[in-house]
Amino acid sequence: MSSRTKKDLRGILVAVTTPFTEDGSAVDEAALQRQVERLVSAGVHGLVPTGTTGEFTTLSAAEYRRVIELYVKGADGRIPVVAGIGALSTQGAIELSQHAETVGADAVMLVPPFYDPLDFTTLKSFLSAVAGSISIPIVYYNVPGATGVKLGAEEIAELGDIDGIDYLKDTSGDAVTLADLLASRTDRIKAFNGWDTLTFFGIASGAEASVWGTAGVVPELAVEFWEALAEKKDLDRARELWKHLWTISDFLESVNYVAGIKAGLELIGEPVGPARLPILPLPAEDRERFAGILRNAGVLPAVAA
Ligand SMILES: N[C@@H](CC=O)C(=O)O
Repeated sequence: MSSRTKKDLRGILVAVTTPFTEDGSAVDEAALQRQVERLVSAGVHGLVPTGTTGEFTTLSAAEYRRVIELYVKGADGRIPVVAGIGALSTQGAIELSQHAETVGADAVMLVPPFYDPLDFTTLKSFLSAVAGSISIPIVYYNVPGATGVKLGAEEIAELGDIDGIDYLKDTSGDAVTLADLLASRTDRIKAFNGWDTLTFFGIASGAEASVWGTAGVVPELAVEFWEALAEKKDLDRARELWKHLWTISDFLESVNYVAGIKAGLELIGEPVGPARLPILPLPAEDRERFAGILRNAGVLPAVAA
């Protein structure tokens, strides 16, 4: 692996939302800027806009570019920004990636075209074409549930042999593949965890980072957890924090993820508007359950008896 990385991609990389106005018709730029400041102040190590959590599939072409631009401008070099890139064609992915590089993104997180699942040869050709069109590093976004592209550890390592494919974000939910990569193939590709409930496992196994939507709701908890587990090697503290982070992550994986994250931000007083259709708002009973979980974690004040 020859690395293009100039800025360290390590730690808690928050998969951030795209804030929308109340009726969902436009990007709420002021709310977006507030999110950036809140997350930077909480000490997170990077931002990943326009991924799954960022609802990239619902953005118009102009909004897509604008959201990346706003996150890069907002972060203002304080922490790296990894732009999520997803398109149905190679040319579409190239144009978005080139734009992300031009506006100053530090890397792109690239999902393969997801309507017609690519075979391995086609996938490599797609990745080589995008990687050849930019000079910033690429995080390969492995999300077989969405793309139909299911890869083993050796195939993922082979992607790392393509110039520019420096990282993997693993959202397969397959702990064995992630463990195999982290144990024996990090010389070919660096792996990030991207499946919320596997975050403890991923970081303890040596993942360089966690691309984590949950961390956008509870950034202080997530950063302290990273410090305890990855830096101070304080297993007791990491386990204490994980009990809460697990419960929150498990809840979010059990409902519509984006609706859950947006409801959580509203509950803590940091609203970013609704998710766009077809995603529906979180049902009232789930919202209540989430409020209880956040109270238990000390993120929301306890209800007076
Ligand atoms: N896969 C998600 C993050 C998971 O927590 C994303 O890309 O938004």
